[in-house]
Amino acid sequence: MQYDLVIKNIGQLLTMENATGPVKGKQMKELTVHEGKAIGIKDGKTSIIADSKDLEQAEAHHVIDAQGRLVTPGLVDPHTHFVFGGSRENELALKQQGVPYLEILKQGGGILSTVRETHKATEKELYEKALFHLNRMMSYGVTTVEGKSGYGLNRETELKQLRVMKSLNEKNQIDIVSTFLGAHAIPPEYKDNKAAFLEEMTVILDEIKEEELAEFVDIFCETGVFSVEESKQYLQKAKEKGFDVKIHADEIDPLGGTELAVDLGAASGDHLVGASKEGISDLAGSNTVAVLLPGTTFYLGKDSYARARKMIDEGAAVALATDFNPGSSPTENLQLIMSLAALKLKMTPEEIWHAVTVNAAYAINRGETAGQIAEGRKADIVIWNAPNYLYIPYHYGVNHVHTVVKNGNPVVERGGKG
Ligand SMILES: N=CN[C@@H](CCC(=O)O)C(=O)O
Ligand SMILES: [Zn+2]
Repeated sequence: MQYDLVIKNIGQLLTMENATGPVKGKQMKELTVHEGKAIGIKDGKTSIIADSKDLEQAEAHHVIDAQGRLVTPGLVDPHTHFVFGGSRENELALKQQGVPYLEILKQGGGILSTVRETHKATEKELYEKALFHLNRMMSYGVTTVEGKSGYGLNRETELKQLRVMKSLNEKNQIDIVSTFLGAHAIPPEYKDNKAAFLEEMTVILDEIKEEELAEFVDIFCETGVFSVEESKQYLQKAKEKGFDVKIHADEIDPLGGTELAVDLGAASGDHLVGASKEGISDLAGSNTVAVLLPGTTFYLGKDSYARARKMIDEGAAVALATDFNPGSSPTENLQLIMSLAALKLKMTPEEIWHAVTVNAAYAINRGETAGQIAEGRKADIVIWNAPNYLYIPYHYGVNHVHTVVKNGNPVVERGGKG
């Protein structure tokens, strides 16, 4: 066999192989670490994982000598908002003066200021800007990413955002999974008539389905935004129309969105900082993945983080994401989130690796294709400038990527210089 690419002399190799669903509870600690392996890639897929010596003589168009480096699946970022106009650096000063996130929103800033900028931007401008952020994500090792609309809050601009994501997915290497988040905030013209606004968002679901613009429907279930009851009714309608659902739940106030996510059989409940005891035990008894976003808690300047320890100890499946967006989490760096998960969520390195690969993939219905290295799967692989898997959450704030291989092709080549 002539391979297109062989990666040889791998030090530690995490394949995350054999998971057949989200990895839950104590199993998140069980990490198989292979040593001294090589990977042969053909036609974009992993063709063989063997002892390095067995592939020493293999014919290949291209060989990468990993020189003992750590190799893992490409990272999966299962919660981001990467298509938007403008930026919100002015809000940093407001935060320093103690103005809360929801108060900025109430005054017409926050999400609503990004909505104004996103309305103004052309499809081409949004495409170019989003591509810049996607390329940066890839440079940090991300090969699959979820992205949400939600900066339009009307038919035209919501569809514009979703079309930008669809076209980015078709034209670029990174895999994008799209979520419709039309119910992200209440536009000023509907501030006294939320029901009419949700009705307007419900009406466009058919068009979104027909054009295959999104797989998931999401809602911001929060004080001053949408209640648990409103979220329930809206997401039930989305399910009836054939969408899978997700919820921005219990991010700031503990309303009960976590319980709702489980009740609805959502693929994920996201944020969950204020998740109740009942909510956590519901999660543990379900396959709904808890997508935790410690970068957001950090950036909002809060002291209480999501109770990841309790969630995992009780048996839930946890994933981690950047929540990349221009307001509450302006970073594309999932490696930084891994460090915050260690320091603030008290997750172990083994749990963290599950949370950014296999569980992140299941949170966006990509468990069968992303988040693992396995023979026959597409070859999404990262070679790290790191001697072992403990190193990435430990050495924080920098980029440890050596090479990112997407669909069998090296798409990021940073080398060993750091
Ligand atoms: N909380 C709601 N939505 C985003 C923030 C969006 C924004 O501030 O622009 C989040 O997940 O944090
Ligand atoms: Zn979000």
